[in-house]
Order: sequence, then C-alpha cells, then structure tokens
Amino acid sequence: MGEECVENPERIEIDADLIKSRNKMNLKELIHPNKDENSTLLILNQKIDIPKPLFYKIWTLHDLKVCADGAANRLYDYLKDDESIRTKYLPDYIIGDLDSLTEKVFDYYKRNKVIVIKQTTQYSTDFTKCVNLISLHFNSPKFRALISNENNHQSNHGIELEKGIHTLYNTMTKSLIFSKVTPISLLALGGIGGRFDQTIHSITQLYTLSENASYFKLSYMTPTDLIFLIKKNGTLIEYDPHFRKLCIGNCGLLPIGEATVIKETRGLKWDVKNWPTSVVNGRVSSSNRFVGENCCFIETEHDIILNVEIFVNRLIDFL
Ligand SMILES: Nc1ncnc2c1ncn2[C@@H]1O[C@H](COP(=O)(O)OP(=O)(O)OP(=O)(O)O)[C@@H](O)[C@H]1O
Ligand SMILES: Cc1ncc(C[n+]2csc(CCO)c2C)c(N)n1
Repeated sequence: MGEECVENPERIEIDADLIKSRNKMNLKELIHPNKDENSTLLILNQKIDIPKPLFYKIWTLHDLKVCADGAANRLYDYLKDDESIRTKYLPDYIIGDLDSLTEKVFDYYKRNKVIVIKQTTQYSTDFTKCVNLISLHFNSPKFRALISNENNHQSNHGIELEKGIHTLYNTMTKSLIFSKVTPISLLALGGIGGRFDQTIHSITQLYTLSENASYFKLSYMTPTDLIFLIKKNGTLIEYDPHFRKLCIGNCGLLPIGEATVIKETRGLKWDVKNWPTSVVNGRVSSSNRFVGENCCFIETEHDIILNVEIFVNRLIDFL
C-alpha cells in the first residue's frame, strides 16, 4: 500500500473503541501519575524554569524526589525566596559524582537528613546513577535496609564509592521479574535543551529504558514540551478535550533513534498512513497537532519519540 497524508479539520471524533491498540496512555498522567504506580520526580542539573505553583503541585504528586548532583543547587536556588519553603521541599536523594554540588548546598541538605550518595565513576552519567537508584529504591528491600541503617550514614550509606549503585542494581535485576514490577512513572525536569551532548544522552535514556527496564515510563518536561517515547505497534493517547484545548499546542513525531514507517495515525491535523520517516532523509512530521476530540492513535514500525507542546502557565488548572 502506498503512503497517504490527509489534512483533517480542527476537530474530529475518534472512536477509541474501534481502535485495537497494544498500549494506552493518558497525556495528563505523564505529569499527574496514576496512584497505582510508583512515581518519581527527577531533577537534572539545569535551571528550573517552570512556574512555582506548578512545580510545587508536581512535587506533591510524586512519591519520590531525586536530584542528580548539581540539580540540588538548582533546587536550592529555585526556592530562595523563603527558607521555610526550602525545608518543605527536600528531595529524598541526591546522587552523583558530586563535582557540581556546592559545599553550601551539600551541607544544607545533609543537615536536613537528605540521603546524599557519592558515585565517582566517570563511565556513567549522574542521570543513569539516578535511574539505577530509583529502581533500587522501589524494588530492592535489601537496598532500603542499607539506606535506613543509621550505622551506614558516615560511610556513603554503605554503598561502594565508585560504582556501588550500578553493582547493586545489576545484582538486583538478575532476580527481578519485569512483568511483576510496579510501573515507575518518571518525570524528568531539565535534561533537554541545554548542552547538546546531555540532551542527546537524555534521548538515549528514552530508548534504553524502554528496552532494558520497561517498567520505567520516562518523560521530560521542559518549559515548552513534554517528550516521551511511543512504542511500536500502536498507542492510543487519551486526553481530556479541555486539557487539549488549553494546555496543548503542536506536536512532532520524531524518528531520532532510527528511521521507521508510520503505519497509521488517527487524530492528527495531518494524519498519515504508510509514511516513511527519517532524520537522514528529512521527512519528519513536525508542527503537527492533535485534532482528535479526546484521543489520538499512533502506530509505527519502530519506537519513535513524540514531543507535545505544553503551555506551562495553564497546566496547574488541570492537575
Ligand atoms: N546543560 C545541561 N543540559 C541538559 N542536561 C543537563 C545539563 N547539565 C546537566 N544535565 C543533566 O543533569 C545530570 C546531572 O548533572 P551534572 O552536572 O552532575 O552532569 P554530569 O553527569 O556530571 O556530566 P558532566 O560532567 O559532563 O557535566 C546530567 O547527568 C544530565 O543528565
Ligand atoms: C567513550 C567515553 N566517552 C566519554 C566518557 C566520559 N564520561 C562519560 S559519562 C561521564 C560522567 C559525567 O559525569 C564522563 C566523564 C567516557 N567515560 N567514555
């Protein structure tokens, strides 16, 4: 069958019941995780640049809060207005090689009983140290026991200094039955749009977690976008019509990891069928948008990255 592209009106009805999709997701749940999942807000080392009420709300909606190294400086600075606020928003963990964490911020969070774990390896990023830590936190009773043992406080919480977190993680995954693991909704702030190597590394994490630790549902929130991975073989993306109308703008289907074919989309302004897409040949569905009243269906031959423009000033009204 040849390729097709049709231009739809601004609103169309999509009958979700008629769509056979392997995966279903709700757009809002990327920010407001479902209560039956474990959830983590991961703060990466870039200036926090979203409205404060939204940040506070997102914070309270997540079970666990983790700062990657210098991200703790960013959190500390973001909450500079009022000391009492700062003590309300203490992360559960700070982890990294601790090269960017300032002494003042290190002392502050240590004093306030935040668990600070040093990992010196220069063969993984502080981001991946965080990801391994988050999985251990939720899935390893042994790790939790190590952390809660007061005797370990002075010795990096009993975690070997170079790459202990990776060793513990690798041991744990050997006995982890993935299908039984409670999904972890992981919302990362920062990581995109600053340094380009870091940005690309962040994108690699969408693919590698989907492949190797699929219980993670990772997405990035920036001041302009939500960015996440759509698995191959069909995903139905659902949303509230008002949420779409007020909080959502453009979207892009981005074959960053590999070229693919978009088998079918239903509910985009420009819906396609059998549409080859690749970064190399320059055929990418950018500046598209959701026109399905309450859902959109996307089916691709390989995993693909989706960015959805968000209006951060309005999000708070829907959380
Ligand atoms: N400029 C940036 N743009 C995007 N993401 C960033 C940026 N700086 C840091 N990050 C993210 O925050 C994490 C923690 O930041 P940190 O400064 O500790 O970086 P790092 O892992 O030590 O890398 P490097 O030593 O290359 O700066 C990084 O692993 C990365 O995911
Ligand atoms: C081939 C190769 N390229 C780069 C690095 C450097 N590196 C990768 S992750 C990291 C930690 C950042 O905090 C550093 C320094 C390496 N080890 N191997």
